[in-house]
Amino acid sequence: MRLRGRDLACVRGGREVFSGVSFGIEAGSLIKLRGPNGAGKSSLLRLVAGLLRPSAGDLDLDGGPEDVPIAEQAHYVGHLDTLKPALTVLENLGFWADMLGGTRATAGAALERAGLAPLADFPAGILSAGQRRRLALARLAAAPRPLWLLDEPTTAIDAAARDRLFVLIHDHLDAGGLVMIATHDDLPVEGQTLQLGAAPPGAGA
Ligand SMILES: Nc1ncnc2c1ncn2[C@@H]1O[C@H](COP(=O)(O)OP(=O)(O)OP(=O)(O)O)[C@@H](O)[C@H]1O
Repeated sequence: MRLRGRDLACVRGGREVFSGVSFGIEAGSLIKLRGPNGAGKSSLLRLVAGLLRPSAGDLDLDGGPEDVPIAEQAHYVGHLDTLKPALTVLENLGFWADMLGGTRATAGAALERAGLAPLADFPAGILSAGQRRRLALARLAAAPRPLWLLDEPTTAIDAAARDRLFVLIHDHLDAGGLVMIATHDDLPVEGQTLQLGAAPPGAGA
């Protein structure tokens, strides 16, 4: 499987955010999106997730089912944790598993992997910011999808949750998955870097 972006441009609010962006990711590899605030990292992820249209360029995901759009082969975890506060933690994840092609069993296993099993029967509305983020990230394991699009996934989570996330990411890559991560953080995972906007002085690739 291979994801390719060619000469992509993005316009938001009538202003060009980026243009001429090209990249390629093979199965089992990861790309880190870097750049200053406002450079367009989130916009690029939303564009790949099918939530925004490119104003130029094209995107292809080769090697999967031909008639399934990229959005339906991807998990997108953005800044907003789209949880239903009145449903329990497990019901929320079960809802997402149903939507994304998983099962109640995969939702339960994903909750365990996220370390959230003790909170399974609590209403999601009482979760802390880090717990909400962990529940949003648990969707990654609740249904199998080859392409993961992660926007600042380490925001608000503690060291243990961060370790769990990187075990999940490594397992996904070992299984031939593809990952795009927008981050300002130093991540404990190998990958190429796609720089949007200006790199800080002295920064390597
Ligand atoms: N809904 C919107 N309407 C219009 N412009 C927007 C919208 N959302 C973002 N933008 C603009 O698009 C540009 C890129 O924003 P984006 O969130 O993609 O940047 P980013 O690199 O992810 O930034 P950060 O590091 O702060 O998360 C910014 O100038 C922002 O103001």
